[in-house]
Formats: sequence, structure tokens, C-alpha cells
Amino acid sequence: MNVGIVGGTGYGAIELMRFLTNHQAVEKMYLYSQSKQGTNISDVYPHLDTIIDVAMEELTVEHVARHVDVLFFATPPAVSHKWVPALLETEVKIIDLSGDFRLADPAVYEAWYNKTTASKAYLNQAVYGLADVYRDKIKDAQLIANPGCYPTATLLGLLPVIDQAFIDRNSIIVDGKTGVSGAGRSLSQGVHYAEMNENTRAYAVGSHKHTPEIERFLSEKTEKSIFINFTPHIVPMTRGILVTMYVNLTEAISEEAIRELYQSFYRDRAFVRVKPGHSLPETKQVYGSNYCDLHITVDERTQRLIIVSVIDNLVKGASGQAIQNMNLLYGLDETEGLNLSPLYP
Ligand SMILES: NC(=O)C1=CN([C@@H]2O[C@H](COP(=O)(O)OP(=O)(O)OC[C@H]3O[C@@H](n4cnc5c(N)ncnc54)[C@H](OP(=O)(O)O)[C@@H]3O)[C@@H](O)[C@H]2O)C=CC1
Ligand SMILES: CC(=O)N[C@@H](CCC(=O)OP(=O)(O)O)C(=O)O
Repeated sequence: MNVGIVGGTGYGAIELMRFLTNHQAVEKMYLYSQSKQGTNISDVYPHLDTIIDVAMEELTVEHVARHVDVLFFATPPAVSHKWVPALLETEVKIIDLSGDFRLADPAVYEAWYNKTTASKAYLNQAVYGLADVYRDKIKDAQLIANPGCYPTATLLGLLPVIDQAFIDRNSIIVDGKTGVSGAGRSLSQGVHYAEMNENTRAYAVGSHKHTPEIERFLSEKTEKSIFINFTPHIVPMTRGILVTMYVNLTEAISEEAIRELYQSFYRDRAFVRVKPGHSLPETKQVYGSNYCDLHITVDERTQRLIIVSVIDNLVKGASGQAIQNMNLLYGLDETEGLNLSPLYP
């Protein structure tokens, strides 16, 4: 198959390229860029020299329709929604790494992103690409809304228990920490070396755009409105997300019983590893890979369930999951192209 990537010079795009160059079903890759048309990707990223020899081009619907089977948008918010309606008229399948199609209601998107997106009719056509949970729906989609990085780590951590009677759904606290590559490649003062080195800060407290995305899929599973407290932090590392989730228990239940529930939920899921009690996940244990590592603790003293979830924000949190979704769309082994061990140390 032929793939296209929009936003060719961004971090999400080059992470897609890293995996797609090793994908058995990919014949040709087209790169679309608004800023570097005519430039070879290896001139922008010298580490790709002799590995990828592709010049970037202008995105047009006609070019995509003629050459591409599956198109990835690795663009900032409020870009893909301008292209998707015309692209849906063609045969191309679309996997959008941005948030444009993750929420059901354009007004909710506008309130949290401070930008506009597509109409409700188009949002309804998108299937949410949390690949390890919704794979049956994903395989028939034309448009996939690839999940956000924090929602991936958080939903994989909470969905196995959200509809269980032993948890208090109104007590959920989500504490997230991300590496700096989560902010993309463009420069801003907050991710400047001198501002970020030996520093850690919370940001978007009570207002992060991933809050309604997490709440949407927790609420859908329970058919009840669920609200969470989500506080993201940025920490001085390049990649990785570690999310710690706290949920009150309504009855006594053993850690072992909950761990078994997680193991059963993710039984044949290649990329979700439910860790034993003694093995707390670390971001380095998933670095550069498509794994999500989960760990659960029951704090009997406070009657709380504490879930730790780690992913690589650029892989499971973006491009790796996008390729897993492409594999599901084409009936391929979902691990195709993604079978890499984490990079360690
Ligand atoms: N970084 C991460 O960890 C994650 C990112 N995402 C999402 O994936 C998307 C891409 O992120 P990431 O690669 O990190 O971001 P980057 O900023 O690194 O790259 C985005 C690319 O999009 C293109 N672009 C920028 N502005 C515009 C515009 N106005 N119109 C069209 N194209 C534009 C540029 O490429 P060019 O000039 O070549 O066109 C740019 O390099 C974002 O929506 C992000 O939120 C999701 C999960 C995790
Ligand atoms: C450090 C940092 O800024 N991280 C980004 C990660 C989110 C992201 O990329 O998300 P979308 O795909 O939903 O746009 C943030 O918190 O906004």
C-alpha cells in the first residue's frame, strides 16, 4: 500500500516514517509539507540520510486520491478538519493524529481547544482509535481519530475498572507527566532548554484539552457522566508519559482480584503489559516502543486503587498507535512494523 503523511517535518511525522520504513505492506511513502516543499526529508533530518529519500510536496486532494491508500495527518489542531470532508469523498483512509475528530460535539472542541473543528456529522463518522480497546470498530472505519497521548495512557489504565461496582466513579484523579517532545518541534519559551532543564511544572490545571476526551470514553463505557480531575506536568526528559490514577474503592477487594481483571481485559493484546505487583513501570521501560505498561496497587489503608500507566508519547501516544490502527484497517497483524523492543538504557 502507499501511505501519505501530512505535516512532514514534525515529530509525529518522522516517528511514523521510522516505523513505516520497516513495514512489510508499505510500498511507497509520500510526504506533504507546508513549509518545506521540494526539500528532501533527509535534508531536514540528517539522521534519515540513506534511509529515506523522499522530497516533500504540496498537499492536494487530487494528489492524495491518485497516489495514496492511507493518509496520516500529523498536523496541529484545527488543520485536518479542513481537508477531511473532501478526502472522505475519495477512497482514501484517514488517520488523524490531532484532536480534531476525537470529541463528539464541535462546541466542546471549541471550548477546550479555543479553535473550531468539523461539524457534528463529520465528527460522528470518526472512529476513536484506541487500538487495544476498540479494534472491532476500527477495522471498518474510513476516518480514525487517533487518541491523544495522555488519554491513551489514562484510558488504558481506567477502562478495565470504570464500570465495576467496587469503584467510586466520582472520585477519579489523574496525575500526568510528560516529556518535552509532547509539545512538538516548534519552539516556545516554556520548552526552551534554560526554562525546562532541572525544572518541572504543572500546566493547564483544570483546563487541559485532553480532559473532555478522557471523560467522553469513560462516560460512554458506563453510560453515566463522569468528570475527572486531570493535572498534567512537564518534566525534563525527551520522551515518555507516566500517568498515576487514584480511584476510591467502595468495597474491600484484593489487589490480586483487580490485577486478574486487568489481565483478562488485555489477555490477547500484544502491546499492553499488566505488570506484577513488584514491578512498577518506568518510562524508560517503554522508550521508543508501542507498549503501554500498567501497574495496580490497592492501598488498603486509604481504600484507594492506584494505577500507574506508562507509554512513549510519540509511539503509543501518537505514531505507533496510528500504525497499529492502519494494521487493523487492513486486516494485517496489528504488530506489523511495530515489533521493536524498547530502547534501553
Ligand atoms: N508530540 C506528541 O507527543 C503528540 C502529538 N500529537 C498530535 O499530533 C499532531 C502532530 O504533533 P507533532 O508532530 O508533535 O507536532 P510538530 O509541531 O512537531 O509538527 C507538526 C507539523 O505540522 C505542520 N504544520 C504546522 N502548522 C501547520 C498549519 N497551520 N497547517 C498545516 N500544517 C502545519 C508542520 O509541518 P510542515 O511544515 O512540514 O507541513 C509541523 O512540523 C498534533 O496535533 C499533536 O497534538 C498527538 C499525540 C502525541
Ligand atoms: C508538553 C505538551 O505540551 N504536551 C502536549 C501534548 C498533547 C498533544 O500533543 O495532544 P493533542 O494530540 O491532543 O493535540 C499538551 O499537553 O498539549
